[in-house]
Amino acid sequence: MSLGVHITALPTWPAAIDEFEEIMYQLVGYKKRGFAEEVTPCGFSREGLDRMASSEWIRTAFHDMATANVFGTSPTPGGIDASIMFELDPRGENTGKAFNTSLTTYNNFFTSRVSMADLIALGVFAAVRSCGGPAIPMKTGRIDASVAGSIGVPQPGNSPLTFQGQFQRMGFNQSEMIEMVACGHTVGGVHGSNFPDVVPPGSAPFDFQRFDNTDVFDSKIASDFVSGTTVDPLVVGLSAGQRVLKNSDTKVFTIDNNVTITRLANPAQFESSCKRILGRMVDTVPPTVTLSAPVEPYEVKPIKPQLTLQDGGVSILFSGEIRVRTTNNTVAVVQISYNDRTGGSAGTISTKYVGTGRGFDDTFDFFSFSKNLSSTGSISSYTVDVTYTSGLTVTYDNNGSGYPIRDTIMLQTPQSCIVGGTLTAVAAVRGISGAPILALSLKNPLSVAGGYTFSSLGTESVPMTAGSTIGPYILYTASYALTGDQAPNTKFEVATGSSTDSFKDTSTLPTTCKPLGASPPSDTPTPGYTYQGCFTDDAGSRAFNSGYIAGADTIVEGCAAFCSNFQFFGIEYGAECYCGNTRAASSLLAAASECNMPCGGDPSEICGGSNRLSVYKNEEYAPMINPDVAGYSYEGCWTDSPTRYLSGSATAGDSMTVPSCAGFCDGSNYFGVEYSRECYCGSTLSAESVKQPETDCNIACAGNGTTWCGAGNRFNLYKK
Ligand code: HEM
Repeated sequence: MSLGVHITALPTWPAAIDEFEEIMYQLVGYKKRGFAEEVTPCGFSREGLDRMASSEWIRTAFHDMATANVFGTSPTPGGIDASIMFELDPRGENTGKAFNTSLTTYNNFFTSRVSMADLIALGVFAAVRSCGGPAIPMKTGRIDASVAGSIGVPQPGNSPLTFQGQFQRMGFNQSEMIEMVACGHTVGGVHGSNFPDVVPPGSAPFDFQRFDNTDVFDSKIASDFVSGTTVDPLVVGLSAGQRVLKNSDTKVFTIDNNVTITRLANPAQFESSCKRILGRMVDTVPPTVTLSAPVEPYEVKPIKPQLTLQDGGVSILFSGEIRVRTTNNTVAVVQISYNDRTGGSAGTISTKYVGTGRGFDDTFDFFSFSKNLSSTGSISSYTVDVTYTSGLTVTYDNNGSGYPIRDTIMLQTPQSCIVGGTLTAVAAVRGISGAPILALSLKNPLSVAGGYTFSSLGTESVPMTAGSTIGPYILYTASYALTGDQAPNTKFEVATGSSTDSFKDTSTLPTTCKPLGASPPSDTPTPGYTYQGCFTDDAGSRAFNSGYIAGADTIVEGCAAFCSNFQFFGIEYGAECYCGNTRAASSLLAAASECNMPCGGDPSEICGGSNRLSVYKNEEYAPMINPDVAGYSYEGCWTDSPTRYLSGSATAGDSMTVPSCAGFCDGSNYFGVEYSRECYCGSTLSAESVKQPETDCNIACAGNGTTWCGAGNRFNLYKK
C-alpha cells in the first residue's frame, strides 16, 4: 500500500492554506465546493455558445499578471494581485466580457482566507485541468491590490520588439514568452465582437474563431502552426488586410525562427513546458507577497469540528467530520482517540461514513462523528486512526501534536441565529477573564470603473455581553445587523485574546435562537458498541452464524439488543441482523462506502448493503463460560433424551444458574444444566449419553447470561 511519500511534508492542521485547499480539491460529490463547475466541461460556458469559461479564466489570469513590472513598483509592482478588477474600463486593453464574468464567479469564493488573486490563480489550475492539461502547482498567499496597475497588456497590433519588452517587464525571456502564449492559446479563441478586424462578423460560427479545432489543452496550437495547417486567427486572421498587422501569434512564435514552437509541437514537451510556465505566470506576485508551498491535499483533515455546550453545562457535544484521502487507498474504518483538557488519554469516538467527494485527481471519504463529553474532562486534542481495507491501521497525529481543539471559547450554534438579517451570536467561555468580541468579516460592494461591482472586505467587532453561568462556562451574546447579501454570506468569529472559534458561517445558522436546554443529540453510532467496518458476507457462507432475525423495521439499536449476548452483530441489506462471537474468515473488510443502505426502521442510519455487513462490537461483552464449581470438574457438553440420562432428582426455573443446580443436587455424583432453565442430578450417567462439541451447548443460563446452560437435549455436565 502506498500512502504517498509526502505525508511528513504536509502542513500541520489548521493552516492558512485550509480554505484554499478545500476549494481546490473538493470539487464534486459530497461536501463539494463546486469551484470548477463553471469550467466543466472544458468547452462550456453558461454565458452561451460563443463563450468558453475555461479559456476566459486563463486569459483573466494573464491579463491580471501582465501589468507586472519586475523592475519597478509604480503604481503597484503588479503580477497576480487582482488589480484587473480596477483595469477593466475604460483603458481598453482588457476587451470583452471574459474578465467580469470570471471575477464575478470568483467573488462567490472570496473570503478573508482566500484572496481574489488566489482565486484568479486557482482558476488557471481548474481550467487547464478541466481541459485535460497538467496539474499546475498551486500556492496561496496572494494579496489583492486596491488600485489599478500600469498599462501594459500585449495587444495584437504590437511589434515583435514590443512584445519582447513587455514580457521582459513581466519577468519572462523570449522562449518563455513563446511558451506562455502557446500554452494560453491552446484553448478558446477570438471573438468577432471584441476584435472585428481579426474575426470579421459572420466569418465564424457565433463569431467565435477557435485557436485550434479542439476544446482540449493540447499541443495542436503548436503542431498546427509548424505544419502550416493552423486556423489560429492570430496567425491566419480572417481579414486579409489586417493579417499582417494583427497576427500576433505569428509574430511571437517566429521570433526565434520557430525553435521553441517546434519543440512545443511535441505533446510531452508541451505539457511539461506549460505546467512550468503557467506555474510561473500565477506565481508572479509583488515582492512583498510570500507564497505558501505548493498546496497538496491533506491525507486526513478535520472538517468543521465543533464543540457545543449542552443542557445544564454537564456535557459538551464534540461533532464534525473527518475527511480521508482515498486516492490510492480504500478506507474501511475511521476512529478518533481524544485527550481531555489536561492532555490525558480520554477515550475513542466512532465515526460513520457519510459520503465521497472528488477533485480532478483525488477522492475523499467523509466520516461524521458526534459525541457527548463531560465538560469537566472535556477535550484538548485528538488523533485519527484510519483502517484501510488492507487491514492496516495508520494513526494520523497531525505531524505529532494531534489535532487541536479548544474548549475555552465556543460558538453556541443552536443558541445563535439569523433573524430578519440580524446575527445573534452566543459564545460559551471558560477560564478566561475579559469579555469576548464578535468579529465579523463583511463583504461590501466594491464599485469599479465601467460600472462593474465586486467585493471588498471590511471588519467589524462587537463586544459581547455576559449572561448566565452554566457549569464551568459563562454565556456571552452579541448582535449585529447585516445588510442585504451579507445576511447569508458572512464569516465571523467569537474571540478573546488568543482564543477564538473562527471562520463561522452565517449561512449555517438557524433562524431561531434556541435557549440552552434543548436535549442533547445522542452519540452516534450506538453507545457501548464500536463500529468495526463494512464486511463482505454471502449467503453460502455467513460471516456470523449464531443468531439471525430480519424485518423491515430493523434499526442498529434493535439488532444490538437482539444480539446482546454476543460479542458482534452485523446488519445487512437494510433489514437482516446477524449475531456471533467470531467472524468467518471468508468475511473481509470492505470499503466504508459499500455499506450504504438505510435501515428499514430508521433511514437516517446505515444497515449494511447488498452482501455487505455493518459490523459492530459489543464493548461490554464478557465471553460465556462454564464456571468452576467447588468439588466438581466440568465434563463438557453431553446428549440427553426425554428418558433422561441423569435419572436422579430434577428441577427447573427462571433463576437457574450452574451453582444453584449444584446446590440443588446436593453432593450427587453428577449434575447437568440443560435448555437454559433445567437441572438434572444423578449418581451415574447413562451409557447412552454421548459427548458432543462444546458449541452444541449454546444457550445461556436463565439466571446468568454469562454462563452456559446446555441446549435442547444437551446438558453441560459436571462430575464430582
Ligand atoms: C503577445 C501576447 C498576447 C496577445 C497579443 C494576445 C491576444 C489575444 C486576443 C486578441 C485574444 C482574443 C480575445 C477575445 O476575442 O475575447 C486572446 C484570447 C486569449 N488569450 Fe491571448 N494574447 C496574448 C498572450 C496570451 C497569454 C500569455 C495567455 C495565457 C497564458 C493568453 C490567453 C488567452 C486565452 C485563453 C484566450 C481565449 C479567450 C477566450 O476564449 O475567450 N493570451 N488573446
